[in-house]
Amino acid sequence: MYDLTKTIKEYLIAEDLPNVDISSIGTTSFQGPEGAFEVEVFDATEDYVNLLKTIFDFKAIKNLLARPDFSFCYDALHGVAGVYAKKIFIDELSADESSLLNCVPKEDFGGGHPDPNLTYAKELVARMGLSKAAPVSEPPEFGAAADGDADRNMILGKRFFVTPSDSVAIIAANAIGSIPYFNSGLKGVARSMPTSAALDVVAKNLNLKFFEVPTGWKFFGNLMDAGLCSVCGEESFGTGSDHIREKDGIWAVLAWLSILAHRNKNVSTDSKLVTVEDVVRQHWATYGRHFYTRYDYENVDADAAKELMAHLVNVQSSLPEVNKLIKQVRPDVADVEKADEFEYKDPVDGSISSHQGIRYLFQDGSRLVFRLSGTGSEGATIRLYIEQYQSDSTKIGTEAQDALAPLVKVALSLSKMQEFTGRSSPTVIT
Ligand SMILES: O=P(O)(O)OC[C@H]1O[C@H](O)[C@H](O)[C@@H](O)[C@@H]1O
Repeated sequence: MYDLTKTIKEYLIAEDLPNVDISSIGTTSFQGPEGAFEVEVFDATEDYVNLLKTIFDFKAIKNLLARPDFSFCYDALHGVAGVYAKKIFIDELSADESSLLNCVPKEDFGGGHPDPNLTYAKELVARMGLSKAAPVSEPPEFGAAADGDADRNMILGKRFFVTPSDSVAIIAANAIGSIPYFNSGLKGVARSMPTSAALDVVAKNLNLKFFEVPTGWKFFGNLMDAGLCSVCGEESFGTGSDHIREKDGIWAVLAWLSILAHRNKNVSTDSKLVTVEDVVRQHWATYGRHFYTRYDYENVDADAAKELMAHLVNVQSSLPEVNKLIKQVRPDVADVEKADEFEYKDPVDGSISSHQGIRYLFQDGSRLVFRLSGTGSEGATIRLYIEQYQSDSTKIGTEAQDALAPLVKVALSLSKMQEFTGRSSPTVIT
């Protein structure tokens, strides 16, 4: 399609055509100055549902949704996903209408910010029992949200948040067996550099091809076009597969429902349902847990952000100095064994992408990553990604905030965040 766009030489605008009612499906024929032509209004949800039916076992998901001990909630945040959600979850999978939140698309997203995370998907977060300010007695077993154009997703269990980094790792680990499309195996898996290394551990254990790419979906696209990758994901709530080579928020939700359906296939309704939280905790017990958080500093003065990044690169030149500094702040944090600026050589077209984020890699597998966002709209957005790996099964239940506190302190001190930006706290924490 892209190649065809490069061959367009001219386009014509037919100004005096009669109006076509785009709210009704059908074909309208016209006689134009260049001859006869037709305008066809079609239902895009139909094609999409037909594609999804070739990927997932709809009957198995329908059985899960019908269980009396299973409940479900989907929040489209007034984005385009609402139309698809009605068709898929209500018409096809017979979920109750009350399962849908904010599923009428609105030009202004109902005044909200259609970003599927714990900060902006407030209503869903409260309904799932994750809001301290608005406790609920019996939240649904499964919750999910989409962004405005439905390509990203957030997965929640009852009073439980699944990090996007864990989500892609868990989908990859469970794909074969749960999702018919993957029954013949996975070609490979990929994550963006700042995404946690949870997927790496799965790839290693299942002996899968693995790729770590810079932030930006095009890098996954190249891998998928070349038949090297089946499942990929990012910390920024994007998850996808080679069924369309794009992020696909509804696909991710169906992938999770498929995993739950598979895990509960032989669990009678008298026994305890295998929940989202069970699936995640079992995953951590098998593969270890990657505690993870992202701090965003939005609308920072662009020069100050550049100076902070230059400072971090400068500091990297002496690892003994870095480690001395770290020990002064938190003696309990492991040593940094490697520090660099991430560079990627695309295995398909050989292109090189440099300066893709500053990394501090610790001996125990922890990581600190600093990047300037490519999508922020005002000033600069500094993203700080903090990750710690824990393979000791007696320690994987620690609260993420507690587990990450030492690394957070190190990151803020190493980067001189407050000194450069004047900010004592981030704008958003995910
Ligand atoms: O972190 P940023 O540079 O703001 O990018 C955030 C996201 O933007 C777009 O959606 C890209 O397709 C993603 O690959 C990226 O993760």
